Amino acid sequence: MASTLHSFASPADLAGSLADKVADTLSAAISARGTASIAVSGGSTPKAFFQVLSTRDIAWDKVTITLVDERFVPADNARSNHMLVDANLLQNKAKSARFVPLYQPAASVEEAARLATEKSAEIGIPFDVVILGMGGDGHTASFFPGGSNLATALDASTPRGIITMEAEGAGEPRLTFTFSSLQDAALLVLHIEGEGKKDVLAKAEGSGDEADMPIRAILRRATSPVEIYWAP
Ligand SMILES: O=C1O[C@H](COP(=O)(O)O)[C@@H](O)[C@H](O)[C@H]1O
Repeated sequence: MASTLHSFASPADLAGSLADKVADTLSAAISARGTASIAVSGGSTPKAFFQVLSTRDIAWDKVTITLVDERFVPADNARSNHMLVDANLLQNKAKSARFVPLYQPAASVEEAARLATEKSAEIGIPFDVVILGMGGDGHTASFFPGGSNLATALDASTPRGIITMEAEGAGEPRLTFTFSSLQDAALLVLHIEGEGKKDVLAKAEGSGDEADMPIRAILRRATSPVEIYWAP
């Protein structure tokens, strides 16, 4: 499916425009079905966007927010994506949204993935909005190059849900939604910032194996168009 690049003069401009687009999409879903869903990424990039989105006028009590991926650490760990969302998105008007975490206090990451899959199955499918990020190594969600479950995660026939991922560049074991869960969102966004990430994107758009740069799976095989939001 095609992708479209939306370039902005600054991260602040990007945050405002992306927040408007997401707010419109969630509000349209609420008008049509009564509820809406959004899966967001962690990392350093989405903080400003989360802060702006949290101020938008949406019927937040009808919105379910979840994460595209998470570290196998509890919410009080500063490295958790949950903490980032708590501090920046589940604030202001968005305080009344429902949050479905991926981390579960289980004895193993595999058991946590099973429990998270069970809990996230209550969220309607497909997601109304998915916001992906991208690492300098071409990973997105927790689809890491060399990841222990990468082939399964990227296989379009792997059922929707959450699986585990371990990889050298990943730090803690990870929990991640599968490719099949993310690729058909009504609004599928890749949010990246900086010249370095633009270069990584250009490389990913070239030829080469998906396993080397897993973002390629999204760019090449997502059934929804990919809206790329970039600022320097
Ligand atoms: O590990 C992760 O990194 C990516 C990219 O993060 P960034 O700091 O380069 O913005 C992120 O999309 C993913 O959700 C996160 O778990």
